[in-house]
Amino acid sequence: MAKNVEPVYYGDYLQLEQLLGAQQPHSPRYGDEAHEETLFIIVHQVYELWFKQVLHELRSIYGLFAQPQLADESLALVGHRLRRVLTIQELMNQQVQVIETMTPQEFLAFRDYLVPASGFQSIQFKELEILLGLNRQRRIAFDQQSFYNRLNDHDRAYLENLEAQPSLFDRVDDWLARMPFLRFQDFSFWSLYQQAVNDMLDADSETVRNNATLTDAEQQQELKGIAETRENFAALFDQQRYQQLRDSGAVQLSQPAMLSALFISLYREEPVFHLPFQVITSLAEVDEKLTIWRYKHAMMVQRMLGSKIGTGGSSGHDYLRKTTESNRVFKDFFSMATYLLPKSAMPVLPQQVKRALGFYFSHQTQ
Ligand code: HEM
Ligand SMILES: N[C@@H](CC(=O)c1ccccc1NC=O)C(=O)O
Repeated sequence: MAKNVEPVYYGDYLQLEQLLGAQQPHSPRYGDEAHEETLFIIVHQVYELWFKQVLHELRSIYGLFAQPQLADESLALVGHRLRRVLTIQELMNQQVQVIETMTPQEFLAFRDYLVPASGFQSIQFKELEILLGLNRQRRIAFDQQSFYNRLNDHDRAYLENLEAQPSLFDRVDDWLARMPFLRFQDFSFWSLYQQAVNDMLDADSETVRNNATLTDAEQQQELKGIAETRENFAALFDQQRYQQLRDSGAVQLSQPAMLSALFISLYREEPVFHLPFQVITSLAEVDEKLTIWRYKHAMMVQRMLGSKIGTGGSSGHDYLRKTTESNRVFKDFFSMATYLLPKSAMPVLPQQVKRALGFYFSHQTQ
């Protein structure tokens, strides 16, 4: 590493004059300064800084996934950076508490001066959603109509361009879909596995039928749910039926990607799956933490505004509550758990498959 040639001064390096000069409350323009407006501005600015760092990490992860082959070292780096993202997300989720030290009435002292600005116009937040894989079709009806209306031309063009690119979700799907182990020769794994899952569902149905505490209607309801699970499971192995599930929005991953993710989760203890399993788990966690943020923000908004409409023109809390449920990107990594089985019920892997999944040195002596 080269030595620096010029002495560096702390405040210059961090551009503090700019950074600390950027908190300008609007309330003094209209009357007395609202004391809490500084807190409001700083909390938002801190969020935007963390969004910037998270985007920096996710863009690099995106770049690594874009390689035609993802080497183990790159995958380890993906895992490392995803953990950093998760740590920042944890902080962002806790930070909701800071804004909650402001009472609803303290907020009302300057709220009217903000119209029509709102978090809708946080381009970095929208970029984060789009980069992860939330495209317009996946958004709720209110957003599909007016997502872009609220933005200036420059921001709209920027986000529209981003939406036209493959997302991290697409890249992860490609990576999973091209994994080689779905094509092991002479290995009837999938039919053995289907049998094992169907046995589990039979046992579940039996449990429901024998449960005397359930009313007839409840029993029918639960049996219907199990039948649906059976259908969805069967569709994993049938291209046409799987496509229907995908078209209906019930699943988002492609069929080969879904099967790979399942296989990795089922046999995560095999050495070659350690890193892929970690990455899948971390991506699921990114989704989970973002959902928790949405939920905390929505709860905070309910506390601040009750059922008032938002400055950005949405129904406020009600809109935010809906996005919490529906704006999920890696939900398939969660629903996959439906088809997981205890290790004892899993088909035993044939020796040559196991060997293909192990580290070279672990069977070198054989
Ligand atoms: C007093 C505190 C806050 C209130 C009352 C509030 C309220 C709202 C409301 C009502 C919306 C829906 C848009 C609208 O119609 O106005 C919204 C959206 C949003 N807010 Fe906040 N917010 C607050 C603080 C924050 C903070 C600290 C952030 C951090 C960056 C933030 C980020 C966002 C984002 C990203 C959205 C868009 C969400 C989406 O479209 O799914 N908000 N907020
Ligand atoms: N949408 C909020 C206002 C608000 O929170 C806000 C306003 C301007 C800039 C950022 C904001 N934060 C998040 O929505 C409201 O309806 O009160």
